[in-house]
Parts: sequence; structure tokens; C-alpha cells
Amino acid sequence: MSQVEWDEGEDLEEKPFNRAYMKRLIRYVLPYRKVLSIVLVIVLFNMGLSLAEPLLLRYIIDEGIVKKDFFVINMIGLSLLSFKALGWLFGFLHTRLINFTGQRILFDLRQQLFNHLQTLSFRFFDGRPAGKIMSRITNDTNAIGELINGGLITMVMEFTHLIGIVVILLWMDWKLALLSFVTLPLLYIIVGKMQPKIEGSWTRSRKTMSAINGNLNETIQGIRVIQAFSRQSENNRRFEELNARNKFAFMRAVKLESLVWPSVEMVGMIGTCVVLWFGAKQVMDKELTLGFIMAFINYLWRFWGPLSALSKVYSQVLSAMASAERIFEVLDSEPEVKDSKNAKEMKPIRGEVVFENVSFRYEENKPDVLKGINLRIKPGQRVALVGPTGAGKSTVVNLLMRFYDTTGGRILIDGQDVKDVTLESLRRQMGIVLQDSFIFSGTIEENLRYGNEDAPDEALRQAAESVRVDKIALQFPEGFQTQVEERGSKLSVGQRQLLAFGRVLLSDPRILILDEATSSVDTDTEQHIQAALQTMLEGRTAFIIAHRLSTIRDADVILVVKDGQIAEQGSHDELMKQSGLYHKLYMTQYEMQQSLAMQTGA
Ligand SMILES: Nc1ncnc2c1ncn2[C@@H]1O[C@H](COP(=O)(O)OP(=O)(O)OP(=O)(O)O)[C@@H](O)[C@H]1O
Repeated sequence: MSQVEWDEGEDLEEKPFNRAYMKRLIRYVLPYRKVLSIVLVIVLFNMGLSLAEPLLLRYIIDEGIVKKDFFVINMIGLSLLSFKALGWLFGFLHTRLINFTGQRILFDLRQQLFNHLQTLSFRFFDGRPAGKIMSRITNDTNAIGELINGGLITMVMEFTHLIGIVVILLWMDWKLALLSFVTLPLLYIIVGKMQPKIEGSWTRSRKTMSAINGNLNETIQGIRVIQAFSRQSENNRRFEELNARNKFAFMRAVKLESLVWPSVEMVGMIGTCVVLWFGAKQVMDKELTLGFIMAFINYLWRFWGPLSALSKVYSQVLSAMASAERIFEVLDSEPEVKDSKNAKEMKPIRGEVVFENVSFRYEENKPDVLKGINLRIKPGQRVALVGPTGAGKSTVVNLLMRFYDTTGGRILIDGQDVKDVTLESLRRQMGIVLQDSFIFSGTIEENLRYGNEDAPDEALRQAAESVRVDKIALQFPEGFQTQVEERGSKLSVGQRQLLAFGRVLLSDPRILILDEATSSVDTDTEQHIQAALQTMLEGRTAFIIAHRLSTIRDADVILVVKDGQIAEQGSHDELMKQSGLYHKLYMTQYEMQQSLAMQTGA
């Protein structure tokens, strides 16, 4: 059983460098090219200032200290100070500008992802857990943001820094420079071998952290079931496993890091010692000055910083590649159900619904879930869909709402093919109440106005009254302004249902769909709901999916769905006379109710 576990094959955290992705990422940067050019100039200027420091040190020693010239000492001292002050100012500017740009780019990317997600069809969400989609909008965009924010500029800056140091060293004394590079192959072996291991450990640490988050999320969401089944100790064990993995990965990464960089410094020290040994000899022989050797060693020390920064940026690039792949996968997913090129506004409808030989399957290469359905429903008729579980009842209404498109045949509303009209104009005239009424965080009034924000107050009052939401609001001191919390957790199941009715009623649809809307409430609430239902159904075409057949006896047409087909069709009395599937279903339910009533003494 789930409880989000560690999954080795989960989305990879790193991907090889991909030019196409990089080009696409750069497109997000382009609108900010002016600011970024300024940043680059500042960064390069700052780097120039910093590279000049050892040379100034050389002059202060050779021309000032050795020759006892206080004027030179003062001037160079002042220059060093002003360089640092300038560096500080530009550093501050650079950080401000790059953070500002990075946040703007993140904002754009997140906004684009969110907007796109809302257009995607049900099929996209069918196959993806919500947690993974959420992590694309948060973690993955952050990884891209970090790359743009720090990575790209660091890459340019450190690379030029490195080149600058090498050029200066060669310019100062090419023989000594080459001598100091003798330890480079050793460095390459240490960093090249260890860095992937360090990164691997960080990756595992991040992945286990996301598994921990997922596990926590599921535990909080499912706490009622967990406690009801007394699964706490089993869950503790699983959580401990994840926690231990995370600790292990983190400790390993830290251990490796604490091994690598001191080793690098050690190797660096060998290079420096070689330079010192040869340099000292040359200083004694008066071939080189003391200031020269000090400056040279200072440059050598600066060599390791850019090297370590570049190796880190490289792994940042690879992890951004994995994030880019996941983000672009979402952005490239086309909504399956969308307006056709010549889609027109759907005119105000009366509510006639026709299914012409409609077939549908959820997945390619899977059998049809609906097989050649033909229907003709007159405006204002109440249609009940009944039948065994999995027969295809919800699928019929999913197609009517155009949550999915038919794979065969067509659906006409008032003679207009649903594929020829805009989704917005189609859905505006339809209302749906699902079994689990999704209520949004916000006030009761905001939830009522969800489908019609501009409804006049009088219409709001009437809608609330007719489905008894006014009574619910009165129970709270803040009335209609009561915050119902996430998913309406302040309300009971029945109250949420009534609120969902009110929401649909206020949007005043011509066609109404109720999916098992009256299940899971007590008899008293059900009576209220039934009364509210009567008000809602007046003058509208309605499709009601109900398992309890007693609630749909007065429907104009009952459709018995079986194996994706309409097995029987007619009024309650007609179907009872046929003695077919409906008769059987009805009698079974009736007998069950009778025996339940006898057992409970009702
Ligand atoms: N999103 C989906 N992806 C793949 N198959 C699906 C999906 N939704 C439903 N199905 C399958 O389609 C068939 C019809 O499902 P549907 O939900 O329409 O049945 P139903 O009659 O409404 O059932 P119930 O009364 O249990 O709600 C079932 O076999 C179901 O497994």
C-alpha cells in the first residue's frame, strides 16, 4: 500500500546537457537582456578590480616596503581600499539586479505553467498524481530560477576569472606558471572522481526529502483512515525508513565534501610549495622580487575558488535540465479538448440533447466504454441514469460537459454540435453537482458566486433561500461572510452539498447534471436536499445519476446503462412492466431496504 515510498525509478533529478532545452530557457531570459547585460558588465568590472589586487600587493612590497617609499605605500593602500569599496557597491548592485531579474523570470514561468495547467483536459490529470504536478510548479521552477539567478552569471564570471588568472600567471612568468600547474592532473582526478559521488548523494538527499514530503502530505490527508485502521506503528516504521535514508544521504554528501575540498587545498599547497621553493631561490639570486613571488602565490590561491564554483554550477545545470524537461512536458501538453478553429458562441439554449451513435474510450487500444449510444432528450426533461457500477453513466455526462471528446458519433445541444461551439459558452449554460461537492476556501458568499460573480444580491438571496443555504449561514456569527476553510471543512457533508446546489442555481444553467448528488447524507438532510432539488430542476433539462432508485421514480426518462450501452429506456412504470434489468435492480434495492427497515425496527 502506498503511503508514498522511496522510488528509485522516480523522475530523474539530473539529465544530460540538452541544447534545445537551454535555448528554450534562454528565451525566458531574453526579455531581461538589458538588465542582464548591465549585471554582466558590473560582474566583469568587479572581477577586474579583484584581479588587480595581487598586482597592487606586488607594487606595495617592491616599490613601497622594500624601497621605504611611504608615498607609494599610502597611494596603493588607498587604491586597495577604494577598490574594495567600489567592489562592495557593485557587488550590492549586482545581487539586487540579478535577484530582481531571477524573480521576474520565475514569476513568468510559474504564471505560464499555472495558466496552461488550467486549460489541460481531464486526461492529463487522470494519469498524474497531484503531488507531482505541484512539485513542477514549485520545485522545478525553483531549480530553473536558481540556475538563471546564480548559475548562468556564476558560469560566465568564474570562467573569465579562471582564464584571467591563468593569463596573468603566464604573463608574469610562464615557466613558473607551468610549474605550478603540474598538480592539475591530480586535481582533475580527485574532483572528477569525487564530485559526481557528492552530487549523487545530494540528489538522493533531495529525492528522499521529496518522498518525506509526499508521505507527510498523504498522512495528513488520510489521518482519519490511518487512525481508524490503527496503522500508526506501521506508518512510523515506513517514515523512519525514509527519514533514515535522508539522513544517510545527507551525511554521506557532507563526509565526501569534507574530504574533497581539503584534499584539493592539499594538492594546491603542493603546487604552491613547488613555486615557493623555485621562487625563493630566484628571489635570493635576485632574479625575482619578493613582491612578485607574493603576488604570484596570491593568484595561485585564487585559482581554486572558480574551479570549485564551476564544478557546482555544472551539476546545477544538469539538475535544471531535468526540471526543464518536466516543465516543458507540461507546457507542451496540448489540451485535448479545446475550441475548434471555427468555434462559435453557443446561443442561449432551451436544453434539447441528442446523442447520435456516440462511442468513447478513455485510452487508445482499450475497449470502448460507451458503444453507439443514441438518445433524444426534450428541453426540460428529467433524465435519470441508472445501472451497475462501471457501466458508463458518469462517462455519458463527462461527454455532455465536453470534459472528454467523443471518439465516435456526435452530441448535439439544440441542434448545435458541442464540438462546434466554444467551451466557455457551452459550459456556461451547463451546471454540474458532483458526489463529492468541491467547496473552495473563502466565504459562503464567495462560494455561491463561484459561477456568477456579478449576480445581483437579490438573486443570491433567492438562490440561497431556495436551497436552504441561508439557514446554514445563519448558524455562524459571520453569516454569508463565514470562511468555510479549505474544501469547506467547516461544513457538514450535507451542508456542502446544499452549498454546491446554491452555487449551480445562481449560475442559472439550462442543463443540469447531478452525479449521485444525494448519497452519503442522513434522511433529514436528504429531505432538505430533495426539496432543494425540486426547486433547482424546475424548467431545466436534468441528468441525474443515482444509485438509489427510489429517488428518481418521477424522472421523465430513465436510462438503464449496461456495458456502455442503453439497455432499457422509459418511465419508471414502463420499465417496471418490462420486467428487465431495471425491474430487477429496483426489486433488489426495495427488498434490501425492507429487510434493513425490519432489522432496525424502523
Ligand atoms: N479516467 C478514466 N480513465 C480510464 N478509464 C476510466 C476512467 N474513468 C472511468 N473509466 C472506466 O470507464 C468505465 C465506465 O466508468 P464510469 O465512471 O462512466 O462508470 P459509472 O457507471 O459512472 O460507475 P459508478 O456507478 O461506479 O460511478 C469503467 O470501466 C471505468 O473503469
